[in-house]
Amino acid sequence: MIEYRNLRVALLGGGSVGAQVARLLLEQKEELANRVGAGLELIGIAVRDINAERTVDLPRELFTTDAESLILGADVVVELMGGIEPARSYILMAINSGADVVTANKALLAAHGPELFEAADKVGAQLNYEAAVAGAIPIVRPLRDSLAGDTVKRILGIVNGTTNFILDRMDTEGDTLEEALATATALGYAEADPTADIGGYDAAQKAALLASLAFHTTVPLEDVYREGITEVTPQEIESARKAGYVIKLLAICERLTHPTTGVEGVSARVYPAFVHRSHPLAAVHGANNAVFVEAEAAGSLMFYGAGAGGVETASAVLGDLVSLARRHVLGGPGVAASSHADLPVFEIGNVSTRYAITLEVSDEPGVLATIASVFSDHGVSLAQVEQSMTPEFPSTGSQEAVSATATLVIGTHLAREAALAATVSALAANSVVTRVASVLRVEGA
Ligand SMILES: NC(=O)C1=CN([C@@H]2O[C@H](COP(=O)(O)OP(=O)(O)OC[C@H]3O[C@@H](n4cnc5c(N)ncnc54)[C@H](O)[C@@H]3O)[C@@H](O)[C@H]2O)C=CC1
Ligand SMILES: N[C@@H](CC=O)C(=O)O
Ligand code: NA
Repeated sequence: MIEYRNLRVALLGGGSVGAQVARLLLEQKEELANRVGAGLELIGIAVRDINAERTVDLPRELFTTDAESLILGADVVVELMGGIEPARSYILMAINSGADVVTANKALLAAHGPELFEAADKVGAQLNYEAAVAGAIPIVRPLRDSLAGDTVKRILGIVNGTTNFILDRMDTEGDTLEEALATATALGYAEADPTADIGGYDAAQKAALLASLAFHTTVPLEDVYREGITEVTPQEIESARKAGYVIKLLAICERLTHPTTGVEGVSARVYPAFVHRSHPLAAVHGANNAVFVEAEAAGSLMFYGAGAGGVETASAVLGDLVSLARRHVLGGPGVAASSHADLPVFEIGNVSTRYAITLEVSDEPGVLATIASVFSDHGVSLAQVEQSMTPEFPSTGSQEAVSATATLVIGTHLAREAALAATVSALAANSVVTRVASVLRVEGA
């Protein structure tokens, strides 16, 4: 049997994910060597502060603040620092010095992916990033390899563990967003700056990566439409529950035909949406993620599991590491990024979805007809209208209702975003509407 020399592995970052990767590399040393056909020798862990407190007990002599020397002595560099710089420069340095790279850094890949993949392709290096999308769930490799012969039409996913955890806690425990975020941070799910999670930026980065992989094109981060969960109110969660829905932050990637030009393109977007309780996505709780893939030949596939968490994410990092180490042992170039399609990314105004619109209206005869005509004037057709009465009592304490407002929850059929936006403006300006309480998209039905 041929004896291969050990592969020297440099770890950049020893935080939630990095510390777990280091622990597993050390604890499973022999088993991993058997799986790869060569040893994976952890030669060091670059961190900002060697004396920082850690949740995992690791040999002190492994830690260094000299990332560059570590990189230059490595066969494989595992980047788990996060952020754009110096992560970008370190990865380029690793690639150009002949090392292969594993990263979990979706922020970096969504912003600078083409540059990094091109640098890797140029020298035949491997750049693996399974952990960058949906944590432990295998989704990058299934899209890149397993579905490489199929045509992916649509992806619908819960791809941010922190926001799913928060929305779930607001729904089931009555937590505030702030309380639930503090718990998610303590559990190691949130980004270093949790605005990335609650603002939908992290999910948008993942949507850009998913759409690029699935459609063999490059979807720039700035072309991903994004809304976060900071505007989601307990009232909206309550009214969703009453109507049989839950609110989830979704990432949606679709192949589309432009509604006016007929040009083929794609859409990538992130927003909180109503999902019916009977839909499997509604049953994704806590920091779990789920990704639905609809492909022409394969039909519907669902990938489900831990979307965040140090040890869970470490599983995906180690999978990437073993995979590229095997190829390193066997020889051969890396896997090229196949972004050859060059498809246009359509703006949100050209996308069609269904909506749930909650209106407070004065309770007068003819109100329903007035509202219905606003919708039809803008070419938006109604699927469902539910009405509940809210009696108002005078402040003197009398139990006699003096006036009443009605709350209408209106479900639409598929409508263009642009038409819906015009409808909502017209509704807000109409004298029978007291308040447009909420406008949320409905997905997954
Ligand atoms: N925590 C999670 O559940 C998941 C995280 N990720 C990604 O994994 C990466 C790491 O995330 P975490 O482990 O949660 O981060 P973390 O904040 O817990 O750890 C970051 C580590 O990198 C080190 N570091 C940061 N900047 C450095 C610099 N300039 N020089 C040297 N060391 C530096 C820090 O000292 C720390 O050890 C990020 O890209 C994140 O987006 C991906 C999936 C899930
Ligand atoms: N902060 C991210 C971590 C994994 O990507 C999340 O909450 O999903
Ligand atoms: Na993954």
